[in-house]
Amino acid sequence: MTSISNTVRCETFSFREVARDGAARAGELKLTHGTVQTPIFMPVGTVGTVKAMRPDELATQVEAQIILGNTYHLYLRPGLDVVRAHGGLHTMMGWDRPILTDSGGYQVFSLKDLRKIREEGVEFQDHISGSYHLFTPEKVIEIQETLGSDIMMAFDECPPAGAEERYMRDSMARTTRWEKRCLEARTRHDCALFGIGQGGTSEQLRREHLEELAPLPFEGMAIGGLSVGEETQAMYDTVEFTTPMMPDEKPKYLMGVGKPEDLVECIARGVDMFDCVIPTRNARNGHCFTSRGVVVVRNAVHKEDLRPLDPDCDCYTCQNFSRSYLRHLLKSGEMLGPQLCTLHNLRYFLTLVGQAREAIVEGRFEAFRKRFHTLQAEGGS
Ligand SMILES: CNc1nc2cc(C(N)=O)ccc2[nH]1
Ligand SMILES: [Zn+2]
Repeated sequence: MTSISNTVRCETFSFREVARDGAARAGELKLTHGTVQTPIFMPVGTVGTVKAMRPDELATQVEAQIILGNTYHLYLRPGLDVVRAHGGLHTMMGWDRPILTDSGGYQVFSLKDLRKIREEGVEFQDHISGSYHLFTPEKVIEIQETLGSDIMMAFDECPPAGAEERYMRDSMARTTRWEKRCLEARTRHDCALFGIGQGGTSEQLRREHLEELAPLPFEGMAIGGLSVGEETQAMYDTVEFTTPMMPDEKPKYLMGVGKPEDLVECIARGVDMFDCVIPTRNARNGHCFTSRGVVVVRNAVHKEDLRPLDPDCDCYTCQNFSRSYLRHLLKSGEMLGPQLCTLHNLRYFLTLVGQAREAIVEGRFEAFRKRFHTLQAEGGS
């Protein structure tokens, strides 16, 4: 029995599991702006652009299926009036496929001393103009509906790593009250809303929080509170005992994760959706991910290396340019350097999750997982 009086649900949303191989699963997620095959990686487009990528090439060359937009950043700049004048974020940024927007909670909580938490919401001084704002569950739902999000995230607190149990319990209880207010505040029938479970790396706290959230009418459920500095194995262990506590009929989204090996290991533990700034942020410094490990292409060792970044990659960068040329572009501060490395990294992440999906459907995920780690260990020679 849910304690939510608002009957608004997303009528353009559906999710179905297509195949399962151990705890890994392949699914199909239908949203307002299109269909997404899971497991899926979502490139991060913080202020209405996936940095250094044209949206047409993000669709045709990377074959990204869904991207992430940050509510906090878009609310401050360009602001809701500008987004509204364009008819929403999709039109403004030229992206007609699905967009997931986060609630701004994580960004606001990282403002540390520039924010005050109250039952009502979080008061903060923005890092751009210094002006004061108040984010409440109602406000962040209004913002995300104005953006025209396909998937909205509930307003939650992501407690700092290593927080005391007393603090965690109080924070989780307030987050539950905030997430229920998000459900009560929704007005659009074409924007899905995902809940977010907290609890750090504690199995007991994770169970308690999900017992409260799982019965609520969210279309999906996320694991929050991870990738905040905890040991990688602690993150994997937390995912392993948490995914079975989440509603199996809904998509399971692990926020802020991760590196290629994290994607493979968390797909193996039942995660359907991921987002992370690593492929785009690291690309701008020439830190490239490949099937044979990381290649830091701005390093001198690549000065005369005429090979592509990755022999197994079908992307525009790997099909047309050498490591030597990419290094030259990066060292010269040419814009094309970050552009080509970003395109490659995102294509690599999307290809990786696509191959994982195929392996799950064909019942050979364990072999895929072993081969992935073997090739990574070979190193980015
Ligand atoms: C990069 N790590 C990361 N952890 C996150 C946790 C949350 C959350 N809401 O707990 C959101 C975004 C996150 N990004
Ligand atoms: Zn490539």
